[in-house]
Amino acid sequence: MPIIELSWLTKRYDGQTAVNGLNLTIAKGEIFGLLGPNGAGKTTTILMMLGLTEPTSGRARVCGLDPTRQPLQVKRRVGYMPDDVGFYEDRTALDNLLFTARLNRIAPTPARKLALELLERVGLSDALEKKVGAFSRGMRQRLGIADVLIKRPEVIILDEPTLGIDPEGVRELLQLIRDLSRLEGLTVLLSSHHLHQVQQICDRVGLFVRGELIASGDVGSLARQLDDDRSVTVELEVSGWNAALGETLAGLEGVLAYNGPRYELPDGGGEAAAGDGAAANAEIAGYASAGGASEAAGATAQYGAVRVTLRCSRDLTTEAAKAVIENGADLHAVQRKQYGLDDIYHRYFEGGGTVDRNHGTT
Ligand SMILES: Nc1ncnc2c1ncn2[C@@H]1O[C@H](COP(=O)(O)OP(=O)(O)OP(=O)(O)O)[C@@H](O)[C@H]1O
Repeated sequence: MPIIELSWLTKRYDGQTAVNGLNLTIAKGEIFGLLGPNGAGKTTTILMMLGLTEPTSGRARVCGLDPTRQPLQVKRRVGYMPDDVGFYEDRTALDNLLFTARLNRIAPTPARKLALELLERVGLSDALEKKVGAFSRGMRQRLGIADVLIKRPEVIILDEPTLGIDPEGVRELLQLIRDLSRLEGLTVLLSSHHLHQVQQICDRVGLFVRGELIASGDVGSLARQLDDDRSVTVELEVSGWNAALGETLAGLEGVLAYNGPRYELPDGGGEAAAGDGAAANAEIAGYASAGGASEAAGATAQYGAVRVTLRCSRDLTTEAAKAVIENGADLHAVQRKQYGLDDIYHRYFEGGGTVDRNHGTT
């Protein structure tokens, strides 16, 4: 049963479309990442879900409620943490939480118990009597999480929750968010530009561009869409490089493109190039020196090993490894390239406009 359902949700401001025909379903307990460049429509979407701005057309259902007609009920069930949380600076962390509890009509005794529990949960027990004005950015964010949790929401929406926090603080915060989802069934919507963090924590992500959700799914399925020509990229790290190995690898059946050290053809026919010898069907992108300083960025791996990338029509990981070993060279690493959210993001947002919307599993 979905906890959030957006159907053809659209928002226009003075003729400018901020969100255009958004369809999205989020299940209870899911951690969903909203990604996209500035101005893509993420905040507008969140505001419509919270009932803080009315859609021009389309419909939102949050916890079974219509945010436009039942904004107060929605706000009771949904906690929103903006990127810059506002607190009473001259009051303590505990007082701030008790104040939010009062606003949410929680009686003083249970409110105090809950506030103390939450401060413990977010690692601020030692600072509960400290004034928030003296808090670090990381402490404020953790207090922000406690603040949205005090009303026991079903959904929390976090805008850039890890902004300005040190790596250890980020790790703790991400762990906390994951626990809230896994152990307590809380649904989490996360808007962030930190792709690595989003990748670590989100079950699914949605990519927004110019008001449209151009793709959504788990990182694995989005990554598979990058192999839209069904090619597979195999990366190798080899030492003891020699020209014969270059020729063998480029010539493996199924290699569409070779990117590695330049090699000479054995018949003295000059440098390898597309159409030459065994590599007749492969694109060759060679660089001059096999080891030492190389002109090709990233071409030289550690320990004097060289890096070779093969784009293949099928998975040639085993064949490529075998070729290196049979050649007598040393194989340091071989892997089928796994695309990360960075690759996906750059392809979608910087590749510009070549996205097939039907690929999205909204
Ligand atoms: N109140 C408003 N009045 C007019 N235009 C607005 C208003 N709010 C947002 N917009 C416009 O709608 C578009 C989407 O903005 P939105 O804030 O939703 O993007 P965003 O993805 O959240 O960006 P960011 O990552 O910078 O927060 C932008 O072009 C923005 O200028």
